[in-house]
Formats: sequence, C-alpha cells, structure tokens
Amino acid sequence: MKLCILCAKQRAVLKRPKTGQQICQACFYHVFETEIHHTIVDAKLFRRGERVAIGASGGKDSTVLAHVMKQLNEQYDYGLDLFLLSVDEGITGYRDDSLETVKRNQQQYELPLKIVSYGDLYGWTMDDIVREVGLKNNCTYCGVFRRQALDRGAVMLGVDHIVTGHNADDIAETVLMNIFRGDIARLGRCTEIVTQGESSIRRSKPFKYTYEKEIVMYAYFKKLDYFSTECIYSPNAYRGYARTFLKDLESVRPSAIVDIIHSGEAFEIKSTVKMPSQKTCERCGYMSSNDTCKACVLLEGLNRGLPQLGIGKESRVRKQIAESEQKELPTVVQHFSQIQRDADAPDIIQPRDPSTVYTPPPRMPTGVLDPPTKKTLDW
Ligand SMILES: Nc1ncnc2c1ncn2[C@@H]1O[C@H](COP(=O)(O)OP(=O)(O)OP(=O)(O)O)[C@@H](O)[C@H]1O
Repeated sequence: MKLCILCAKQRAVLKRPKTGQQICQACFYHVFETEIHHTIVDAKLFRRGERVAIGASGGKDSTVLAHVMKQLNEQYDYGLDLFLLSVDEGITGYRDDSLETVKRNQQQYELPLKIVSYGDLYGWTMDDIVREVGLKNNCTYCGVFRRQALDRGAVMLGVDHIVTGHNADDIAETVLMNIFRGDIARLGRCTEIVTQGESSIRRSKPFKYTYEKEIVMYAYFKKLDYFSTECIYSPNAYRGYARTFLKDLESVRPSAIVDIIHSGEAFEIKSTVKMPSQKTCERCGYMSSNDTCKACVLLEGLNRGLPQLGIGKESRVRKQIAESEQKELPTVVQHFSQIQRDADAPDIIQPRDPSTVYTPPPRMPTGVLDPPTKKTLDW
C-alpha cells in the first residue's frame, strides 16, 4: 500500500495533477482548500461584511466555487454575505437544465439565488439570437451580454463584488490567445485577479491558481452535484486550439499552466502604448471604451435585422455605428444606473430544508489511483 506523501498515515488515493504528489483524500481537501484560502488572503479579495455574489452556472467550476466559498467563509470567518447569481441565457436543452442544478445547489448550500435572463434584460434569448445570426459569432453576443447581465444582477442583489469560477487553465488559455492575437490591452488585464469597471462592481477569481483537473477531482470526491454538458452553441474554435495546446503542454510538464500565468503577470505594457480609455455608454450608462458599449451595438444590430453590426474589426464596427446613428433608435436597454436593488424581492429563491435535496452519484475524474467503490466506475 502506498502511503500519502504528506501525512504518511493514510493510503494515497490520487495523484495530484498540479504537483504529481500521491496523496490521501483528506490531505487533498486540505491542500486544495488552503491554496484557495491563501490566494484570497494574499490578494486581499474580500472585506468583512461584504455582500458577494457567486456567478453560478451549475457547471463544475462554479459549483465547487460555491461549496468552497461557503466552507472558507465559515472556517476562516471571512464575515461575507454570500449569494448565488445565475444568468439564464435562454439556451433550451442546456441552460434550462443547468439552472435546475443551480436550484438544487441553492438548497444544498443554503444560499439565496437570483436568476436574471437575457430574455428579460435584452428581449432576446440566445435561442432567438442563434436563429438570427447562426452558430458563427454567437459566442460574441453571449459573452458580451453575460458580462453585463451579471453586473445587472449584482446591482439587483445589492452586492458590489462577483466571484467567478475561472480557473488556472482558463486564465492560461486566455494568456495564450491574447499572445496569438497580439491583443496587448487584454494581455495586460487577463491575469488580474480582481477587475473593476466603472460600474463599481468588482469581479474576482479565487480559482486563479487552481487547476481544472483538481476542481473535477474535488467535485468527484465530495460528490458535488454539478452539470457537465458543453454548451450546444459554443464552437469557440480559437479557444479550443489554445486549450488543446495547453493540455499537451500540461501532460509533459504540469507546471506549464501556472508558468504561463506567471509569464502573463510579468508582462509590462510600455507607457508609450496607447490604451483605450474608460467611458460610459451614451445609451445605457454601462462602462465602455467607446461612446456606445458593445452590448448596445450588438442589440441594435439584432433589433434592426443587421446581426453583423458589431461583429468584426473595431474600425469596421465604428463605421457601422456611425452609419446607424444617422437614424433615430428606440431605447433598447434599460439604463444601467436605473436598475434598482431588490435584494428582498420575491424572485430571489431562499433556502429550504437541505435534507430533502437529491444529490446524483459522482463521476470519476482522471488521476484517481484507486476508486473508492467499483460501482462508481459506471460513468
Ligand atoms: N450563466 C451563468 N450564470 C452565472 N455565472 C456564470 C454563467 N456562465 C458562466 N458564469 C461564471 O463564469 C465562470 C466561467 O464561465 P465559463 O463559461 O468559462 O464556464 P466553465 O469554465 O465551464 O465554468 P463552470 O464549470 O462553472 O460552468 C463560471 O465558473 C461562472 O462563475
């Protein structure tokens, strides 16, 4: 029997993806949670008494994030008021199912849940958008709208801080993509653990140094209830290439992921490089580097039956906007500053008795040395 290299008492049941150490389950929980705690403390992510929304999609990352945030908040007495915040993009057969998982998580973790939807906020669901624009470029709409939707949901909840489940693999992939594209502005920002726009809502990534494989392993051993289907509309080929490349690098050198993040952090942008300035969207009041924010441009294109508006090169987009501004437009987006906090509104789902909540059986991640029961191999 191989003993855990950390405690030398228990049997090693897994090989830690980040370090290759063979360790027991209890030591794995300990190192996994403690590293996240150190990330939080080192970056001074939270203030006592802060209201924090966890961006909850029902997927593995945000489910583990909700679990760990609740646990660390109690264990280390952070003094945070935690909420779950979900965006319903309106993707039938995907988000409707994953939101059911979030609703179960809400009961399991006993956290209030707020769901905001593209349909309500923009008048367009992703199903509608894909019908209009097709599969190509639909991720652009989804990404831009989701960012704003999360901020809007945060305002409704009265929170000024959102945490997301972006993990080390996501960040390393983004560093690579920004290098491949030569996108200096984004390269400079993408490794920041906290970002804040003019909306005054901070966003942070407690999993910045947490490996995806370890998140899957943690969810497996803790038998967490999460939804694992890929988005039916997300070809996102470019990220797919970066992802495959990163996985290849990780297989030969596991530290590649964190090394790429450190390289990204070490980039310094010369003061002579012209960076976009932060403004406020003239139409909806949301932060923007142009007079009109990207969400309003995309929405205008959809409402005018010109879905290509806002897709593509910045210079072309600007020309398209200039042309479209010759004509009077209906107000398509509720003004950001007019969104009211409604933290006690009836549409926030409150916890009930967690003992009544169903938890499905776990699936097994790679790297588990010896499965606890053979039955769980059926996945
Ligand atoms: N619909 C949503 N509602 C709320 N938060 C979301 C939503 N989609 C994504 N997020 C947040 O952004 C993070 C990164 O999202 P991404 O789309 O990359 O999914 P992911 O890496 O598969 O994460 P997850 O496993 O949590 O779905 C998520 O972990 C979550 O915190």
